[in-house]
Amino acid sequence: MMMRLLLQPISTAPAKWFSRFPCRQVVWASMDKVESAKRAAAHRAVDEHVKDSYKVGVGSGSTVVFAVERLAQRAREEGLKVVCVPTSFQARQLIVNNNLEISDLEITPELDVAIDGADEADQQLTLIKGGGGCQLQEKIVAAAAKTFVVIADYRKDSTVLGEQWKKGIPIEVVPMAYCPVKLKIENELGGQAVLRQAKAKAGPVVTDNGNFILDWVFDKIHDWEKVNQQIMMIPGVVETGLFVGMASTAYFGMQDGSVKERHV
Ligand SMILES: O=C[C@H](O)[C@H](O)[C@H](O)COP(=O)(O)O
Repeated sequence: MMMRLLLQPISTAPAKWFSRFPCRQVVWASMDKVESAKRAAAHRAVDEHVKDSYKVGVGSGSTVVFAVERLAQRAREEGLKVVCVPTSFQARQLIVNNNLEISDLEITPELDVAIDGADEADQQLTLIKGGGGCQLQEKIVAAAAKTFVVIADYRKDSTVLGEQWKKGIPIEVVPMAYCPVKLKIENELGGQAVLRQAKAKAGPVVTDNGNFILDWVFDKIHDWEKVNQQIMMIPGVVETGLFVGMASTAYFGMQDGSVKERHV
């Protein structure tokens, strides 16, 4: 009964039940706003950046779900034909389940556009990505695209990195190297690099590529391009979730239903 009530949209859930739990009502309404913001940003990005016959890199995460939804809608309604290259197992499933044409970088090494979410974006569109552990393939796919477009809700829009996103910068590492990499990062750059633990499995998160993730919680603002290069030089580091100078446009879905654009 409780589960059924939680799954009902606010408009159809019995008002009597919600009035007994007023804070639940507030949480529900703000979750609804976030989801609408994600959808608005994703739909706008697809409408403005995807044309017929385009080769599209499909990012990962919860916002990208709405981008694929819009691609599928346009395929049904206008006969839009696109070839999609996924950035994760999740993205692959989204593409397949929405009956879109799937490819990979061996067959389709050059993409017209890549559309992806972000955990945080600053004013220069330097990004933190990898909250869902997909940063490696996401960066490869974004680098193969002529244009890299970010879609996010208002919570991801920051002046400087770390303002909103407190979970640190994901760093994908070869499992046997995670201890020396952790020590090097903490000694050279400060902060704390924490091995990401799985939620429904004992032990660490294992990425789609069989690696571990260190979440580096930094303690000051850095020159991100320099820091990214420095971390990439540590043996055992496969990739970071710092995307510097890659995105040219971002769409942020706002609380009032509008979409804010940023171009660099
Ligand atoms: O690893 C995950 C990706 O980098 C996501 O694009 C990022 O975490 C944003 O995800 P979401 O759209 O769920 O906020």
